[in-house]
Amino acid sequence: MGEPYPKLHAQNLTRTFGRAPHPVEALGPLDLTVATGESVCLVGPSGCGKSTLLRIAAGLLRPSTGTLEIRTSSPRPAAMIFQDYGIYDWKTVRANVRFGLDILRVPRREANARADAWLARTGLADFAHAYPATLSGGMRQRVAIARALTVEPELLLMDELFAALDAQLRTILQDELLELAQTTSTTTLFITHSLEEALVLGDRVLVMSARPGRIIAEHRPPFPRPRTGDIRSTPEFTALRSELWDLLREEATPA
Ligand SMILES: Nc1ncnc2c1ncn2[C@@H]1O[C@H](COP(=O)(O)OP(=O)(O)OP(=O)(O)O)[C@@H](O)[C@H]1O
Repeated sequence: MGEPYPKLHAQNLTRTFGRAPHPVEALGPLDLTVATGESVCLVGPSGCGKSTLLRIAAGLLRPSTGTLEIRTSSPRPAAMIFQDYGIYDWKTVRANVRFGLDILRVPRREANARADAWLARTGLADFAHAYPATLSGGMRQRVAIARALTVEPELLLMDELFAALDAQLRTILQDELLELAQTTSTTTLFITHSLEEALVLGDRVLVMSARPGRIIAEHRPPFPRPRTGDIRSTPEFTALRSELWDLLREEATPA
């Protein structure tokens, strides 16, 4: 059953960088509500303010005007995964994946078991004792993914999570994430450039305008939950993907 309040609520949010005479209006005004358990995807042309919105949600950046509120009930934390991974080169892969659990003071034996389970799911089991410097870019990204998912966060904020992965692994991890989000009712707000990813994972897909990013369209992919990745091969999926492409193409093309 849903909780009586939204997990994330943004109202009249704007963000401007720099000052007059050359301010960059990056975002908004934007209103956004993400309900508990919901998975919301943001798509939009490059530079429209998607990462800015996620950074505000993660508390890394202040809005210029408006508010953004997040409600979580600890001990499950909010977790954020960025494009640029943020993993520690001086820790082993396993210690990196266990990191969030160590902060939560999860007992070592349980923390190792949970970390190992996600290392296996992300195909990194053989590298548990390696150091990140010895891994490829895609593998480093998987370490970051495993680290965020191991804490089973209440709210997952993801910025282009699967961008650097090959198509096959991307599909596998999308399906894993879909299952995880459905079985643990993780609330998710994510950015992607892949419309396929948006349609597989999103309960709602929000299309943003060119900068300053506002929400100009909302789609609810008509695929009931629990969903599996098989929806990728349905005619509805293909039709919705091309509809969204048309919208994005319009926004990305200068007037
Ligand atoms: N710290 C900053 N200082 C100045 N301008 C910034 C800063 N951060 C972002 N911007 C500008 O704000 C706008 C929005 O940037 P943002 O990274 O949020 O876009 P995005 O939609 O995530 O882009 P992409 O899809 O290409 O990653 C861009 O024009 C960017 O140049």
